[in-house]
Amino acid sequence: MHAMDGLVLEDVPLNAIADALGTPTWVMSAGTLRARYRRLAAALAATGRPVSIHFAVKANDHLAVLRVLAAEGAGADVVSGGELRRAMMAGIPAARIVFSGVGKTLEEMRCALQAGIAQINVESAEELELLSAVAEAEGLEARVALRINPDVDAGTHAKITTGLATNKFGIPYDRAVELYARAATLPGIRPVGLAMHIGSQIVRMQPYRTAYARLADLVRAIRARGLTVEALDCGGGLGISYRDETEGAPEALAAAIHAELGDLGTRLAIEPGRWLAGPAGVLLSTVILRKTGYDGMPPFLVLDAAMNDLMRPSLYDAWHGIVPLSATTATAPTEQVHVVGPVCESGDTFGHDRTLPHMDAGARVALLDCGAYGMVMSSTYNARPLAAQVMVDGNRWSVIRERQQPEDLWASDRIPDWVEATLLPAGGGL
Ligand SMILES: Cc1ncc(COP(=O)(O)O)c(C=O)c1O
Ligand SMILES: N[C@@H](CCCC[NH3+])C(=O)O
Repeated sequence: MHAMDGLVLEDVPLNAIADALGTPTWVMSAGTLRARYRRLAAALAATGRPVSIHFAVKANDHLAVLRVLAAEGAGADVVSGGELRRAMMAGIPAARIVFSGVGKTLEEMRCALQAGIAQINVESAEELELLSAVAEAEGLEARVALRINPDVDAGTHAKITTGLATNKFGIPYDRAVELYARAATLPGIRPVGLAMHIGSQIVRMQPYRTAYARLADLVRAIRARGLTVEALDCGGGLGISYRDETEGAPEALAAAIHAELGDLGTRLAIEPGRWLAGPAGVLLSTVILRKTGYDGMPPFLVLDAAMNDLMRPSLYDAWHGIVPLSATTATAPTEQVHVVGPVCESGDTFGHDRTLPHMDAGARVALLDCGAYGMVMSSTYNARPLAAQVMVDGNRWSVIRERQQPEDLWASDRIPDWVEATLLPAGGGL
């Protein structure tokens, strides 16, 4: 690729996409998704025991993304009826879908049972009773794994930790054996195993090891009661390198699973989201203007992307790399800037005190590692239409979601007839 083309994703110059579609625009790389899936699958296979991969659909639920992963053989971990339908529409067989989540509605339970999915991960005693009633009423059997909360600190951001006793997720560890025994007596329920997910963006293996060792103890305690444990779902959470972290190595995760759980004779599964999809996506944006800071303070680069598009920095103070698209800009002298969006919140900031090549209005940037928990967490806050989405594969690219039109924003609004109002034609041309 010629240097004048600037930043490329696979073989596609990102400026060509921005020229054609404008910004903000998400771009996903199918090749990266495939390569990461294959590396993970190979690491798991190398342990000699099969471990199935259920992609956590919450990380990126786009049908094209799911389709690429389905073609690689991925199953799915879903947390809502909507995700279940997306996964099935993308061709992921029901037999490779598990349903997690702390509050499944009765309707969602019914749909999951009727679809015949592999397993429902139950997160509370209350949910177990509800599921039993639904399954009995439907004349179906629910294959259930109890999601255990091991009370282990995953060492990640507090808002994405899920395996502490103070978190809402999972069944308290010391109640698990009793509840498993109860599950075995309930109509419509077949307890098949245990599940665990301690958090997200985990880059150290020790929390996994500790949690899996606790899981193994539970398997032994349940079996000592004469009950069967056939399946273990080891959760997701493997982290990536957003800044200077060393990303979680699939080989190390595979070794942890193998060492702690490999000799229990169960089926094994994991539910990764971020590790597969995160590095496969970028968000393209244009500098609207460069605003001078207070005396001596860094200027603000105001982008046309905002927290409504990529929420992670404002929600978790998350770091995303920011790089210029143009090769010429990339070589300009550097300076310190604050990179912000135009939304009316101080939290609408992508980076404080970033050292970047000098950029003026019209310059384009890519926000990196946005393939997981990016587009899926977008909103239309400040009446900002959802951005367009593109997939690249080798040297081809296609729009996989049209940019939302301003009219779509109010298309479902209804004004009650008891509110006196005459709607005026909205100004066009936006
Ligand atoms: C139950 C469950 N499984 C899997 C995942 C996927 O996590 P990650 O994207 O960190 O791999 C999550 C999200 O944290 C989750 O809640
Ligand atoms: N949305 C979070 C991860 C939450 C994972 C879901 N349990 C993030 O962007 O990092």
